[in-house]
Amino acid sequence: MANRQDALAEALDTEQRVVSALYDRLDQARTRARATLRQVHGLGGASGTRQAMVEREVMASEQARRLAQLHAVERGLCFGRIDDRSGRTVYVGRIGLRDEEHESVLIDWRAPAARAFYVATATDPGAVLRRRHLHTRDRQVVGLDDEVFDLAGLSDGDRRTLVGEAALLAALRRGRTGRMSDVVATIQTEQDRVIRASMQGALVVQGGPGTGKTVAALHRAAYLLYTHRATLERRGVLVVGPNAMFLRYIGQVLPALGETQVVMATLGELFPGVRATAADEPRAAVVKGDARMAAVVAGAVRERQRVPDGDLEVVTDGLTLRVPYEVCAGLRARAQAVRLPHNMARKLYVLEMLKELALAEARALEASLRLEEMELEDPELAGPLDLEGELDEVDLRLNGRRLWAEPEVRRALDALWPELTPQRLIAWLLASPRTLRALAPPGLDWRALVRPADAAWTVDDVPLLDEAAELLGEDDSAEREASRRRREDWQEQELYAAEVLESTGLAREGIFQRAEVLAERHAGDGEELSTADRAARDRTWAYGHVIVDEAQELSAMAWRLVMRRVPAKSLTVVGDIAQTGSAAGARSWGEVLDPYLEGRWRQERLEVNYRTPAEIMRVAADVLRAIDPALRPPESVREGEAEPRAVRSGVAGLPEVVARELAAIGEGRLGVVTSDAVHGRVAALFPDGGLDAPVTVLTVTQAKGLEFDGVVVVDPAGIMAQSPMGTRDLYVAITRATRRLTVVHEGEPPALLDRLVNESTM
Ligand SMILES: Nc1ncnc2c1ncn2[C@@H]1O[C@H](COP(=O)(O)OP(=O)(O)OP(=O)(O)O)[C@@H](O)[C@H]1O
Repeated sequence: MANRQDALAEALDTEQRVVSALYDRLDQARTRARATLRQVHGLGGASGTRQAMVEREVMASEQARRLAQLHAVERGLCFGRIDDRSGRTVYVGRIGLRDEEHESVLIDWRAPAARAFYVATATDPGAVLRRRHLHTRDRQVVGLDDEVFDLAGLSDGDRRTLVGEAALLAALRRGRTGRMSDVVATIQTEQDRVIRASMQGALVVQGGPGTGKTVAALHRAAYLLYTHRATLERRGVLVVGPNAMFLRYIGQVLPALGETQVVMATLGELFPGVRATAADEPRAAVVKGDARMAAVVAGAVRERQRVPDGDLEVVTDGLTLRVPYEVCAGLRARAQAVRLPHNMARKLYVLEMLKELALAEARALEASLRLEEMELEDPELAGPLDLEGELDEVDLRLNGRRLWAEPEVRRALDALWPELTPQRLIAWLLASPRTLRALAPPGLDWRALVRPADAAWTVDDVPLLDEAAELLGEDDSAEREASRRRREDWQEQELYAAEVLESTGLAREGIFQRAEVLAERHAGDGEELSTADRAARDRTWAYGHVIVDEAQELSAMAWRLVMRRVPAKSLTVVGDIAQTGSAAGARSWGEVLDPYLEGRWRQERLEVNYRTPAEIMRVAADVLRAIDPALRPPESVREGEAEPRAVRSGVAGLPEVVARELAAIGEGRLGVVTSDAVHGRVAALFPDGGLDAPVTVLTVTQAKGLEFDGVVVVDPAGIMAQSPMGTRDLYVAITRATRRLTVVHEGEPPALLDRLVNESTM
């Protein structure tokens, strides 16, 4: 025993020296960045040329970013070491560091050289002899874990100081904090494949609950940003999550990995100007998510491109201008035939109609003059009058423009081909049962959609708004002119930025590899926006990569929206078909992806559950079988501390159950997951809920993707009955626990949960 302890002490001592030296390097890097920042700030305020100001601003913001990155890696700076057959030792950490001689002393976990740390396995170790995990607390090395792949290859000294307990299990045993943390130190081989997969095309990551899909997807975002910095810094990465609580839950992972340039949004936030959080009833959600709604929206747009019942008559300035019905119909057909978005085609239509109205005005004037003439009966004025024939193209334009200023004319044309916003169109459509009935294809339950015009936007409306925006377009000629001017300005900036990169060394440090990224960031109207900020504000932004989490929940219409955001179709789609809770969600990946990718997508499966202990997964397996006997649950990596239990109790008995569970999990956190029906009553019992509170009360939809040390599922029968996807919801609810599960039921518990240990009635 003494020997083992000595070996550990010796090994800890060795690693401590290395780790301390690495922290010294980190401190030096911070001091340098801070000094540069101070120097830049000291260069003067708003004085100097515009170029000098831009230079200062660029350097200041880059040094600030560098500093933030250097601070983000403080915890667990170095967490791994590999020794290989060639006698080389490599340390792996959250960031790359070099010594004074510019030799690499710490390898960034995303660099190719770090890969061996993640992929070596007992059956396929590659050149790795030993993998060592270093556990640190406040810069102190407090523990080590060794995995030896070839004992004979190690030196005597190394063999003597082998130490270890499986690093992964140690990581998994840690209590939950209410926030997801990164797992750079313990990424598993199958996850590593996902993280480092090529950025080209679409990758589906399918896996049961707790298999690390989310955590792998977030590490993939960090990896892609590191590996394709030039492209992604310019185009940005979007992560789409199921709800705001989930985004808060995962929000710290990327900053902890040193990446802050990612847009995180729920589907309800993907249409700038709308922030929808409420969901529709399943019946309406199914219809809104149906791909056939695209044709309904298109029909609604056409419906607003009208012809008058008979001839168009506009009375202005005492004259009645009449455009024959056939002319109106012909002009509408012409404007429709150009296939421009509605608001752009409107320009064309209005111009043509104004010409017709100008002609009509000439005709009306002629007629009225003739009338006057007849009244005067002055033979001198007699003779043929042909005002209409005398107007040339320019006159028509000028007269048309004058007419456009007349409110009656504008009103008449607006009624025939109005300028529309997506919001106006969709609000009108959903409040117009007649239009819906006329446009809906057979079998589409249009009645489920009808609602008042002033109803609040729901998440399921967002894809409809986006669809409408595509079809309506914006009259953006003014914006286009401004952007042309910006581009000219930008070309100048790019030349200049190239010089800045050269003179400041930012290029050498790898912070910016391309002048255009730098120039773009600082070009324009003076407001300095990061790529992420600009992308989040712009509906038509084309992201470089999009990650969709809990992707099984997206409807066909939602996929149309997502695909528009990533024209290059570089996607990571993360989810579990067995957990689909939305009635409009996916039943298979092929069904949702093939319309866009025609089979050109790859799938990786994650099959090990790092969250839920085996005892709980046995209960979950029974539920999964009821969903689809062909589905297999993921395999748990560990046994738990207690058998999952069933407690018969009403809502009133919950405080007692919760108090007991809280005592059992100690420092950890408890999630109370309820049916929609009792959620309000249960939430009222534990009012301080929230991600950081010891007890959080959630519906299943809110609990999706989250996890807790202990979970109390309330009203399982209610959960199963609340939607057509109720059994899947129950599966989601019981797989949120990392340690303990209790199911509270008032009536008979569902037969599916037979395996639970029954407690006497409370
Ligand atoms: N390699 C790993 N090392 C340490 N912890 C891990 C690892 N992989 C996954 N975990 C942990 O397992 C838990 C589940 O991971 P995650 O939430 O990513 O799973 P998921 O597949 O997205 O689950 P769900 O489908 O239920 O949302 C998290 O606490 C995560 O940190």
